[in-house]
Amino acid sequence: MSVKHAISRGLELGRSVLQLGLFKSGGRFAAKLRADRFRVGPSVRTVQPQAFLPSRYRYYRTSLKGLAAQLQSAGFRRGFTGGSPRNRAVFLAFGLGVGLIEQQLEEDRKSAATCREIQAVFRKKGFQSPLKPFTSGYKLEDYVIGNQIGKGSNAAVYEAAAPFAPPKKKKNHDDRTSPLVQINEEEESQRTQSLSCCSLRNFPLAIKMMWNFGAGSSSEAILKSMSQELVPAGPLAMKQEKEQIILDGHFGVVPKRVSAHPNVIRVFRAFTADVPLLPCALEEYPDVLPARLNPAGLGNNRTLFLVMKNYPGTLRQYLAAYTPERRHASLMALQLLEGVAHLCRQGVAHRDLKSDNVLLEFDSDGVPRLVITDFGCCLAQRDSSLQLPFNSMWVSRGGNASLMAPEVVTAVPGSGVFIDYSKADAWAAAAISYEIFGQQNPFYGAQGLDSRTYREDQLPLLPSAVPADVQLVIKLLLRRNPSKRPSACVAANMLHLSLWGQRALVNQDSAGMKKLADWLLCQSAVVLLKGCRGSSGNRVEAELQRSFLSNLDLEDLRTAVGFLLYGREQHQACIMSA
Ligand SMILES: Nc1ncnc2c1ncn2[C@@H]1O[C@H](COP(=O)(O)OP(=O)(O)OP(=O)(O)O)[C@@H](O)[C@H]1O
Repeated sequence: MSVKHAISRGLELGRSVLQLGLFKSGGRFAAKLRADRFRVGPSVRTVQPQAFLPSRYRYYRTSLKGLAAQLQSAGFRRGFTGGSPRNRAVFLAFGLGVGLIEQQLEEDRKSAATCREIQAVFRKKGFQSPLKPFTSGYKLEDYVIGNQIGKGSNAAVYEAAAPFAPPKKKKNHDDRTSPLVQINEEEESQRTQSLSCCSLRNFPLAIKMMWNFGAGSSSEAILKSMSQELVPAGPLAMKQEKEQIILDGHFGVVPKRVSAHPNVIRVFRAFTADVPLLPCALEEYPDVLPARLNPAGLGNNRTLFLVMKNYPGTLRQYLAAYTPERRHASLMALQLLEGVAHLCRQGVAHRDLKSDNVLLEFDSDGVPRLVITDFGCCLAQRDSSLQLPFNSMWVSRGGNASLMAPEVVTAVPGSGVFIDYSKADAWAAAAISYEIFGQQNPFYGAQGLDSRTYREDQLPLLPSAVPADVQLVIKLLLRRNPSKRPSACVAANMLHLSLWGQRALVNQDSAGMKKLADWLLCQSAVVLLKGCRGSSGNRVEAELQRSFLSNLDLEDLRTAVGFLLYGREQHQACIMSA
């Protein structure tokens, strides 16, 4: 063996210490990592395996360092006490290999620090409410209520206005340019057109009036039985006294609240009041009215009202009339995932995602902004756990059965059984993404797949015009086994990288982490600069980028890179073999 060869073998040996730690010393983890996360053997090598080491397995890396040090000193002792020149070269190179590990660890530390700094900058900026902050509005009489704008199985929603809550000027000119409004306008007369535009301008708020059958008429009982609706409520949504009752724990189960996010509805006010006779009530929902308003009605006298921003329509209504262009569709799928990831981070599972429960408006560039709404079926446990004890068939699994992830719909109640919701909403978001890309939802209709029994190879192919990375994300999210499915956060990171970070993905080699960190810094600078110019603050793309940067997680990002590179390798392999 030549000295040159010996050196390269030594370096190889050094690197394998790292791999040894990952795939051998890591034991169960190594197998799990390969089987669960990537289900790849050889390709892991080419996509920098150390890049996917989750923090809880840092232990292995630490012990690996110790192991490397021991080997190194033993090697050098032997190497310098009488070994042949060839052996000395091997050990010298081995030392260099171990040096590489050190270097990589150092790079990791630097990248993690970069992520933390970026996160801190963007977290400070926070998310701005679309309306001017207002201080009143805790009574129904504070609002002027207009026409009904929607109805579900639990509530009716009305447009509303309040003198104290005008929409923010300038920034909120989205409604004027709304294609959705334009669609309606085409169908209606010129007169209705202007009314439709005026409606959103004159009624910037929406009031959801819950239907109250069994909750009784005391405020406490109502708030208790409808507590999930309060999960997206802001900190000032309820009067201080009511808030206090909730905090004091009089309710038994206190719902948690999610912080504001551009892709999650914000409830500005929540209060109880006597049920009024609103437009269309007697025609549309006579049975749920109290006897005071309809002698045959079965509803209670009082109920819960939720005040939100009035959106021009739902995702379902929009998709019924439009097929969004490719980039917009990718941005829409990403927003759904961002919203779901935000909920997961806060320990909330929506459990009723469907296109009717996603509201839609447009930014000043005409890009659809999606907002997840209707938290009536959500899981929001006080300890933020997404594991629900499933000890009886009376425990609710959630809403819409067609879009229940396999692990939820197939769960069998029993003692010690838990349903894990941590990836269930991401699964539903992937199914809805088919609709966003102009396809039939594969789990709807008489011919549709059943989430209890489908096989992954039965999932319909998306049109070839859909970007390959997006197809990959949807395919991975619809894996039956949740441990083989990326989280919403990882999936969102994949789309972020695909949309804005191609540069960081090219030639991922030993400098991959540095490349990623450099890209993050550039991206932060661009977003900050755009923000300074003031024009892009309320644009969907800017919101998405800020959201990504303010929630940076190195491990999630690395996993996202791994999935993308793996997907590309597979794609390449398919093309070659075809
Ligand atoms: N903030 C809003 N702005 C505009 N329209 C809204 C808003 N909130 C709800 N809507 C409309 O009202 C409909 C019913 O609202 P929502 O889904 O919250 O009611 P629900 O009775 O809880 O529904 P479900 O039957 O899914 O339980 C929505 O599908 C939508 O059309």
